[in-house]
Amino acid sequence: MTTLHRQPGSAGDFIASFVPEDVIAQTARGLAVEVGLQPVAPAVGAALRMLAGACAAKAVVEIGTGTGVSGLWLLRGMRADGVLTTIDRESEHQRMARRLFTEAGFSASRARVITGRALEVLPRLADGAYDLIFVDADPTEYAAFMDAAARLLRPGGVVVLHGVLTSGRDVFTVRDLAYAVRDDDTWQPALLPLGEGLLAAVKS
Ligand SMILES: C[S@@+](CC[C@H](N)C(=O)[O-])C[C@H]1O[C@@H](n2cnc3c(N)ncnc32)[C@H](O)[C@@H]1O
Repeated sequence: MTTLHRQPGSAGDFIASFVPEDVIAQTARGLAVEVGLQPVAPAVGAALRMLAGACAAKAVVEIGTGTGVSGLWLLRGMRADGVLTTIDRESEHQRMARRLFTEAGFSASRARVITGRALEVLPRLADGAYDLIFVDADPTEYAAFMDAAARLLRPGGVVVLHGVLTSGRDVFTVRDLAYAVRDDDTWQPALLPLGEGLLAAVKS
């Protein structure tokens, strides 16, 4: 019998390469870098796809479209008749995202792309109508986005905040928020150390 001697890479490499990105997501990533954005890591994308699939998501809100990396993963996890409502204040980013959604085979009706500041757009969305909300924007507004998520999600719906393991200047802001979510009976939370860190919470 032959013994295979394999050299395991680091856990970080294993996580990063476990679910690889396809060429369209790689294109979206390249465009993000060109315009100075930091898109979600492939491991975060895989987690978003998995969560969208686990809650059979038909209606998803994304805050921070960027060039569409996270949106592509979300669309791939959602039901085939699901609609992604994605918000960004930069129409130029969204123009690229929209093109890549089309290239990936999603019809225009699958993505409702709204340009504007999220806190001005969210009040127009319907209460209790969404299965999943993904936030990848300015951490100083995350507390307000959580208030909006409590209103917009159906019971059992999931909110995911990206960037909560930052060591940057917003570290106290996001940690205070994480503790507040943990101590609020509305939410069943977990911290997931993928990418820049995810705070995921199920609405009771
Ligand atoms: C990190 S990028 C998003 C990357 C994207 N999720 C991806 O993985 O490709 C953050 C985006 O959020 C947008 N943004 C930041 N704050 C916002 C706000 N308050 N309202 C709407 N868009 C915002 C920025 O214009 C930027 O395109």
